[in-house]
Amino acid sequence: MTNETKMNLNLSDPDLFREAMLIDGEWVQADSGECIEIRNPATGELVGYAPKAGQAETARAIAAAEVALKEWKEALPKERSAILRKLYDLMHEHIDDLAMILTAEQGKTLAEAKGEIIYSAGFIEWFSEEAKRIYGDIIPPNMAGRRILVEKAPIGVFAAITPWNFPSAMITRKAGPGWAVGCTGVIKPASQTPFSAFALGVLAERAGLPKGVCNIVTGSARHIGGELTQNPGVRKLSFTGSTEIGAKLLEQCAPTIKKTSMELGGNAPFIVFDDADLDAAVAGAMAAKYRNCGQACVAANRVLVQAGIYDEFAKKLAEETAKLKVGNGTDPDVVQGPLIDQAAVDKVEEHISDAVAKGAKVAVGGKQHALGGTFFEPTVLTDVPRDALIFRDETFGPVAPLFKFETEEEALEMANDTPYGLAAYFYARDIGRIVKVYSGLDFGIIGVNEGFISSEVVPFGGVKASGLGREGSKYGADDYLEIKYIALGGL
Ligand SMILES: NC(=O)C1=CN([C@@H]2O[C@H](COP(=O)(O)OP(=O)(O)OC[C@H]3O[C@@H](n4cnc5c(N)ncnc54)[C@H](OP(=O)(O)O)[C@@H]3O)[C@@H](O)[C@H]2O)C=CC1
Ligand SMILES: O=C(O)CCCC(=O)O
Repeated sequence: MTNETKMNLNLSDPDLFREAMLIDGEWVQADSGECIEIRNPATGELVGYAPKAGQAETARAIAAAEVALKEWKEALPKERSAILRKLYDLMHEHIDDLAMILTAEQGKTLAEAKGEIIYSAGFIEWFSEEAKRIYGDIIPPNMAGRRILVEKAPIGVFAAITPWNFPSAMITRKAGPGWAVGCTGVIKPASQTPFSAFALGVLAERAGLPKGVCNIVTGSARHIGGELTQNPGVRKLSFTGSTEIGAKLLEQCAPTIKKTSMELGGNAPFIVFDDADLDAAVAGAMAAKYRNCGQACVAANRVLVQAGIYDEFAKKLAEETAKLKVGNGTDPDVVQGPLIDQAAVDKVEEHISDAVAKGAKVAVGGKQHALGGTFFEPTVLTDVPRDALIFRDETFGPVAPLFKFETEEEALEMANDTPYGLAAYFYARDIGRIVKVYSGLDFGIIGVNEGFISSEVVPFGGVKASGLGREGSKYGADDYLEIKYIALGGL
């Protein structure tokens, strides 16, 4: 820690801003006293410090969750439901402060940050309602004098490892169903965005979540992740982040046979057919590409456009992209904040220079923004060849690369030519084409004439290298439940 002045967040409720971990109902520092420094990606200002914890603190958090589990899983569903509903209400009551904390640590605009808090609270509300509807089954018996019952029981302690791009919603999408069905958990937010997690912890306490139900640890990802994956007390791991780390965590979970949910990388195609409503397609592409500056696993990564409308679509998309105002997310006119860090800028630059070296043209943008730092010009590339790196790799930045295709078959072949399978989008009007294309797309989420597909009511998740399991919706609780079958004999 230094004497540097921290940025003034001007919170109405300054108590929401904590620089401590929540373990067993206590707000604590790392055993070593060490901290991680968190800076505002827009200004470089110091936002604050998060404890740099490791294995020992994580083991204590897991132990606390195991103790709390005994009572929490026995609480009446409607009691758990009421607490979660209270948390939802508190999130809305404090939306301005929560959004300010989120923007300060992550960079997205305040409008997007508020949108994320609404989205995030939505998971809490949704699962507060689901809590009361975790039904079992009665199966007609296969023998005389027997009844067969099926109950759904909470799996136990869950671990949630979450990324920096949606610092609030990725936590509630995991903890919401976990808490609702009677599990307790340990949350490890990304090191770049711990304060949204801590603020949620404050509100969870105020809502009445008993101590040990919500534990939050920050610090060394390797040591915390090591303990969360090898400790037999953790029965489920839910992770959102890169495919590389997801694969590593799966491997680490194998010896203790944990149930896992993995929400990993994407390489979303956004296909525009020649019968599409062009203006709607452009609006959809803007939403699917530039939300959170393209830093989303469902962001359109490859824009595939049919030859007959290619030039017109490219012109319109470039015109709309040129209008996007870049700057500090606290400025109400700004619609694109900074990228999260220099590594993100380097990756975007690498993708652009590789495509240009292979023959692509820059229609708009293409370089770091004059504001400096990690601000980047929203970019449209045309005539991108298929051997460009950007066709294979998730850019996670504000670059829309346009590829040309001739036929439906070619579009489907190009779209599916990726190890990933999270989200895909397409615009068309012919109903036969629509059914054929959504049936042929090998992805978990498909937006048809829609560029925005996220919500608490839908099953979010991917296939292939994009992961395992679904989050949100009525399916989102399944991964936190075990099925227990009871053969009731001798009747
Ligand atoms: N599917 C998605 O939504 C996301 C995809 N990505 C993709 O991944 C790329 C890299 O982003 P990055 O932030 O580095 O993503 P990571 O996968 O590295 O990080 C996501 C989370 O995993 C944690 N983590 C990292 N290493 C380990 C480990 N060995 N054991 C346990 N936990 C670990 C991180 O902690 P810590 O922050 O402390 O390192 C963070 O909480 C992006 O450019 C993007 O392509 C990134 C974020 C989200
Ligand atoms: O990037 C992610 O992993 C989360 C996507 C946010 C969403 O749309 O739910």
